[in-house]
Amino acid sequence: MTQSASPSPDTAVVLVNLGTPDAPTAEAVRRYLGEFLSDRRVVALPRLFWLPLLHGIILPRRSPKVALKYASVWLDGGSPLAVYTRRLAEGVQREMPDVLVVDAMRYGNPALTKVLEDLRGRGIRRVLGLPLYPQYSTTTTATVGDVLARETAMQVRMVDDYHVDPGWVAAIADSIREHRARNGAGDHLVFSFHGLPKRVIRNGDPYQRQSEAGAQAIAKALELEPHEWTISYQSRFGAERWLEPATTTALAALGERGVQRIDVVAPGFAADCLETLEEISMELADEVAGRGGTLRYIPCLNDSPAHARVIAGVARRGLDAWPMAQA
Ligand SMILES: C=CC1=C(C)c2cc3[nH]c(cc4nc(cc5[nH]c(cc1n2)c(C)c5CCC(=O)O)C(CCC(=O)O)=C4C)c(C)c3C=C
Ligand SMILES: [Fe+2]
Ligand SMILES: [Fe+2]
Repeated sequence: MTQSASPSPDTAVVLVNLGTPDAPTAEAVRRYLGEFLSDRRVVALPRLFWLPLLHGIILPRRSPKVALKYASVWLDGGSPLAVYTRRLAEGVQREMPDVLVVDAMRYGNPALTKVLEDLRGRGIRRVLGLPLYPQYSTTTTATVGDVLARETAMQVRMVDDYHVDPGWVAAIADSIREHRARNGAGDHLVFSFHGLPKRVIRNGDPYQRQSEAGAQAIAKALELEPHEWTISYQSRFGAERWLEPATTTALAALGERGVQRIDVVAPGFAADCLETLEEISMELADEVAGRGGTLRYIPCLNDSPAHARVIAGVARRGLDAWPMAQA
């Protein structure tokens, strides 16, 4: 949670991110992944099959390995996802002094349920939930809605997505321009989004369509030609078929075409985290280097003032669409 705003506001904006372990240890990773991967919206397998598999085999094997990965990106203030989300909330609070702005995590800490409890105790009457997922997915955004829907003491609304918000598109395009001004333009730009099982999309999830629309809007803002950019999906998990092309496959295909300098941006992530700092900047960068190329990772908007302005704009529109009831 962040600091409080001006004299006791009755409205709060809660920025909600996915969640992350409290420490880069096997035990903390196990606790966090156990909560995250037990959500039926995330893994839809029958409970009687999945929970024993998760707790008996997957968590004991995966947690120590994943803890080492977290250790390789850990910051002084904690997990990057937690640090950037907290600092972003502080930045948005400065942009919106008339409301209280706090951060929360859907899994792990600061737990969304506890944050809501705290807001109730502080006399907050209405809460705007703002999941820090630019694209809507039932596996992410809707899980925040599940918790908010249980709130009965305060009025609650939620922002669904901001996948082509003009301010957001401009901020990502600016971050790519800055990267190119500093490092020179790469030969190709890859938009790498977190993947999803294809089944989720077949069942009506708008995530892929929104990811594509966002990438297209950013490419248009940068006046890129179609052959200068690619969209791909990373972080596959489990045995199902996931969205394609996988980022690793897209990078290999570029290598085969002789493309040497590849810029990668991850507009599905509001804040840098294990999936960007370790998977893209380390693992995938090593793969590209092994083929003689270079992968240059363009950081997320994180706690930048530009990002705070974008999120404050999204929150402001959410509140404006919600006229205050007369006392
Ligand atoms: C079936 C499993 C998963 C689905 C579906 C999924 C969707 C999804 N996830 C994000 C954003 C993030 N995921 C992160 C980590 C992460 N994701 C999964 C699995 C699924 N994600 C796992 C098992 C993990 C943990 C790491 C690992 O064990 O490999 C993170 C980073 C968290 C951090 O602490 O840094 C983010 C962010 C989105 C946006 C999404 C659907 C669109
Ligand atoms: Fe994930
Ligand atoms: Fe990963």
